[in-house]
Amino acid sequence: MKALIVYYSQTGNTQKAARKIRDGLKAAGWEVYVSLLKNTKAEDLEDYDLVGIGSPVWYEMTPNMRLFVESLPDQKGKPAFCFCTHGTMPDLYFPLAVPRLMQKGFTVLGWDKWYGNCSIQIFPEPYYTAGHPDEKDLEDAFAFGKKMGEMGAAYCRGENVELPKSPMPNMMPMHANAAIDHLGGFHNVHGKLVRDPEKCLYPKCHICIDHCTMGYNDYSCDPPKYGSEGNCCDDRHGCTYCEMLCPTGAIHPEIPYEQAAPAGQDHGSELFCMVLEKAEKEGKFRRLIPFDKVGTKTPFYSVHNTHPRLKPLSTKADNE
Ligand SMILES: Cc1cc2nc3c(=O)[nH]c(=O)nc-3n(C[C@H](O)[C@H](O)[C@H](O)COP(=O)(O)O)c2cc1C
Repeated sequence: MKALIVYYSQTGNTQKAARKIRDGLKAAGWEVYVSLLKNTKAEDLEDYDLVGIGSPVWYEMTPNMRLFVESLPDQKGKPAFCFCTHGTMPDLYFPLAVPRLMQKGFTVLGWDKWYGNCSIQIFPEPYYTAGHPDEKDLEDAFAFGKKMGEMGAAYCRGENVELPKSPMPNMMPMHANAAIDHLGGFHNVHGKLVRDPEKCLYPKCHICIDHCTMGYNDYSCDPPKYGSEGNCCDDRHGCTYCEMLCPTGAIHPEIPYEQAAPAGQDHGSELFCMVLEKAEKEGKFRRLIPFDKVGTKTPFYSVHNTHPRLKPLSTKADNE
């Protein structure tokens, strides 16, 4: 029997989880193919008996994954599972993702999540969840994959499989509101991203075209298209991936990060600490970095202060 894992990952956390889930599925006897979201077509799912869908939490599913799921035809009961990695506030992911999968006709066998380090330009570096997912998280991911494999096999044999109840949100409304306020009411504090054609190396470089989460960019047309607005990017989840990957700084925020979120000032640490301390008390979070070592005064952009700030992931080991 064949299983497909489709995932999206920017900084590698979800990729690590996807690979361990793959190993767990293999241990349960499945032949597994792991596919990056951007290389996956809706019709690819037809060739598989079990499907796993994973992404980071960006409030809920990343928008590219959500659009992919929405584009799928009726899956007629095909068994599926979903997973994510997340920073501090993952609580809306499964309550939104699981019903989305069910609406597409999947039989959802289970879901799981793991903490992941968080790389957001204006957030602390190192972040509170630095070090995650660690060995322990990945052992859990393996066990989850094995369990999904065993359940999936039983389901495919026509056996009675006990399905989990739909997840309920566990987010205190004050956290949701505070998160929205913190994100500037869903506007980035640094404004939109813009592209400076003078500094851009296109056509020699096309990294921001190849790796845009939403496939917005095309500089071959006239006028060139950049970002969600065609001439700028107003992504309200805080995705600044193209800015991070750009080797020259041609893509930059309207309001320089230094101005929007000055290093040396504290941005939102009270909320993060409160949420994580609660999770820790409930046994859901393991602190791998002492909170006094968290870079509350050294935002990501100030530590990764040369371009590119980040390199895209290699997917070479996905199907080993
Ligand atoms: C644009 C953006 C939005 C995010 N939103 C959330 C969020 O709402 N809740 C949360 O817990 N983590 C959030 N995170 C943190 C990521 O979910 C976390 O770092 C994840 O492990 C990244 O996975 P990746 O390495 O596979 O890209 C966000 C990260 C980014 C870049």
